[in-house]
Amino acid sequence: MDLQTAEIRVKELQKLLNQYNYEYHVLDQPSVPDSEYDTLLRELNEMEEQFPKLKTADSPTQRVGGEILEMFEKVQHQSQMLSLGNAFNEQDLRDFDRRVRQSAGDNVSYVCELKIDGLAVSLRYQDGLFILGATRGDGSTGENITANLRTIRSIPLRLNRDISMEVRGEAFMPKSSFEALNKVKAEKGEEAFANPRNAAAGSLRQLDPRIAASRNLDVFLYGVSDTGETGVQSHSEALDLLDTLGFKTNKERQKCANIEEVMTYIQHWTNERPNLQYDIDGIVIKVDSLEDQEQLGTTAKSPRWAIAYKFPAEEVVTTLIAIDLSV
Ligand SMILES: NC(=O)c1cc2c(=O)c3cc(F)ccc3oc2nc1N
Repeated sequence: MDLQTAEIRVKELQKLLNQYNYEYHVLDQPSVPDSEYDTLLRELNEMEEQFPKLKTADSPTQRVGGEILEMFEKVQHQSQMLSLGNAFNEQDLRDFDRRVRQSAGDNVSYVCELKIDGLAVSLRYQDGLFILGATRGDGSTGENITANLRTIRSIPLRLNRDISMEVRGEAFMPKSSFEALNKVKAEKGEEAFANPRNAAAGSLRQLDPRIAASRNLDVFLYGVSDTGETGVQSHSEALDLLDTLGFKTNKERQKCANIEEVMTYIQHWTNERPNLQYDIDGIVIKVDSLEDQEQLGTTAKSPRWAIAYKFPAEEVVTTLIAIDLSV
């Protein structure tokens, strides 16, 4: 086969496989069986080996890098990755709502999101290509974990538009992957991870991307750090934009016209929490209008336009058994 014919077939395979990957990992609606995906991936691998110049950074064969890093480089965030202030009860939420309405007026509306219990990450795209992934770190400086984030199948290596932007989200380990991983660790006599959040953090901190690739991590994107050139006016529009660009966002989000609807949403998900495929440690409430967000601004470490309602810590019942050793 000559280079030109190969180039056409390779581009067709890359397009197909990226589409199938999107359907499976982002939409959770695969249109072909795994066997078809694997056959096409094998064909693409063989062709890229035969014609190395056709192997591009966004090829589905390039998700798991080969070399083991010495350490993680530091990354300066273009804009601060702030942390959320916490609310622990209804009064805290009503205080938040009052402060917001004092500044943004009474017709402010909110977006509620599940608070995924994982690791905050920032993804930078240049002309549609995923070029840099980083942890939050201290908010200004994070760690470059691009190689590990590339292994997460729901993170697009190339967007369906050549847009340059930075998006924020939460990398996490689904409960099923966590249980499977701890089972393997127990069989190997290794110490188990305490919870999926620690397991996700531990996996993303591996210097060998092949280990991260084996951990079945996932991600939900929840923000665009610079909506400037996108023209969106609200947080909910920003999330819809993320959907259209091929990102995975959490579909349980809901617009709430007032704090009463926020309370109803919180009650619903407090009950539904055990049925989720992933851990959540609360609910995030955000002012929807970006103009109102701008007006409310931020403190040195947290936005004034968002708050995290934290679920009460699950009381762990430990029954102490007294064993009478004197007998
Ligand atoms: N864990 C989460 O599911 C989650 C976390 C954050 C943040 O940490 C966060 C931090 C900010 F400074 C601003 C907005 C945010 O929105 C967020 N939204 C979410 N859904």
